[in-house]
Amino acid sequence: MADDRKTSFPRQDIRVLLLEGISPTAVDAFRAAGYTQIELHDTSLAGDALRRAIAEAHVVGIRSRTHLDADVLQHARKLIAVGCFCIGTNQVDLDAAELAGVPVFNAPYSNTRSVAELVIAETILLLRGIPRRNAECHRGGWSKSAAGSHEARGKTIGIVGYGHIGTQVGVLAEGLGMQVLFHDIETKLALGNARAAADLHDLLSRSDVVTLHVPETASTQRMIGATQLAAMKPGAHLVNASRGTVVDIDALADALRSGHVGGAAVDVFPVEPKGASELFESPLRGLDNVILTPHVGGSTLEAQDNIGLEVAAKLIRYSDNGSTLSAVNFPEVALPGHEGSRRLLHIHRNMPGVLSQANDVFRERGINIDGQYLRTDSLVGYVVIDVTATESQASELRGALAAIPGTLRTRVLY
Ligand SMILES: NC(=O)C1=CN([C@@H]2O[C@H](COP(=O)(O)OP(=O)(O)OC[C@H]3O[C@@H](n4cnc5c(N)ncnc54)[C@H](O)[C@@H]3O)[C@@H](O)[C@H]2O)C=CC1
Ligand SMILES: O=C(O)CCC(=O)C(=O)O
Repeated sequence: MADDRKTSFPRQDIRVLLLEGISPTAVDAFRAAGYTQIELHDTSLAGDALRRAIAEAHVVGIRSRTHLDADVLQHARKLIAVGCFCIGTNQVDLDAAELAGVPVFNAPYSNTRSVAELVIAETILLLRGIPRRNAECHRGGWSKSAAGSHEARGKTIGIVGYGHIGTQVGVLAEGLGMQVLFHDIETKLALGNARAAADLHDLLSRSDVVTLHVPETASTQRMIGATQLAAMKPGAHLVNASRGTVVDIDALADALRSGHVGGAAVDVFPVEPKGASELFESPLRGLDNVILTPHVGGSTLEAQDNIGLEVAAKLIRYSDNGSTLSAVNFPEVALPGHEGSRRLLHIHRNMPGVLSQANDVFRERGINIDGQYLRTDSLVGYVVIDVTATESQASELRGALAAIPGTLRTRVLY
């Protein structure tokens, strides 16, 4: 049986699978670039349905709900690239993808502003006690009182994770006259009048609103649990639009019921429904002092349209040109055009001797190399070789490269 991992395709034979309602801007970008085989799904896929669909795809686009673990990637025999049409890439086993020779791309900034705007809106609503008042009015209540209702001006917002989103939140909060404190594991340039807290505990104990903007990593798993919630000022509020695993949700429910945490706005959950047909279960349901949103921090039309364009452009560039610039799991190679040359891609395990064997393939056949580009990381090496060769010579060269021990994938670009 032919090994699909080592086969080349012209553009019109490349199958693009887009899940989770990715913006039509991405579809338009693929079509404009000559890709005609595009399969669209409004929801994510899981289990056997995902394995079946991915087995036939060369390029896959997902958002945050589709999990590409090592087992699913094992079934992706034809896959050449993955696009996460979002910021987070924790839903993909990045090492497994790299070892399958598959670069993963994302959109690191396109929904940053959307998340920051939602967080600021929620900060104001929480400080005013609006979630509870809204719930009471829906039940026919009319509790017209200033009790527990505060202006944002002069209050302190504590930002955990002072990266792209965290800094945007800080800038917008200062515009409201808030004091900005932040905590990050890296040393960060403070924007405006923002100040670094001494540590997480210091931030928690001084903030009226704590907002989380860390990625999902081993160090952020349940970083806000019962101890950290107890360290917050009595009546302070918590916003989580980062990842559900960052907060111990049962401990948060307890702290909200006791009133120690005054209110919360939560957009992300340890377990999220795969789609609209699945019931949303959470210990936070039914609590009047909580704003619940279905992971829509980055879901504005502006953000989604921009993400569609950005990630599709990265996938198309890799597919057409081989450039891995800004891939999140792969050696980055920025490549010029290859007009007049045939471009061969060779992705291999990073081990001694592979490059010299690759060069032998050309030397033994008397084929001159027009250009060569190489980058490695601890797991893989990515070498791109431009040659003057006929189509059949290129195909034969690719076969010889594919036979080198340690080869993960090879491709000829058209
Ligand atoms: N709710 C939603 O729809 C969205 C959620 N997100 C989530 O927001 C996260 C943050 O996004 P960006 O700001 O763009 O990421 P970023 O990478 O620019 O910033 C993350 C910051 O967190 C810091 N950090 C990492 N581990 C930490 C720890 N243990 N303690 C303190 N700081 C730590 C990093 O040093 C970095 O400065 C994403 O990883 C994603 O999970 C992103 C977009 C939309
Ligand atoms: O829009 C999505 O599906 C996910 C947004 C998000 O969480 C991200 O960009 O990391």
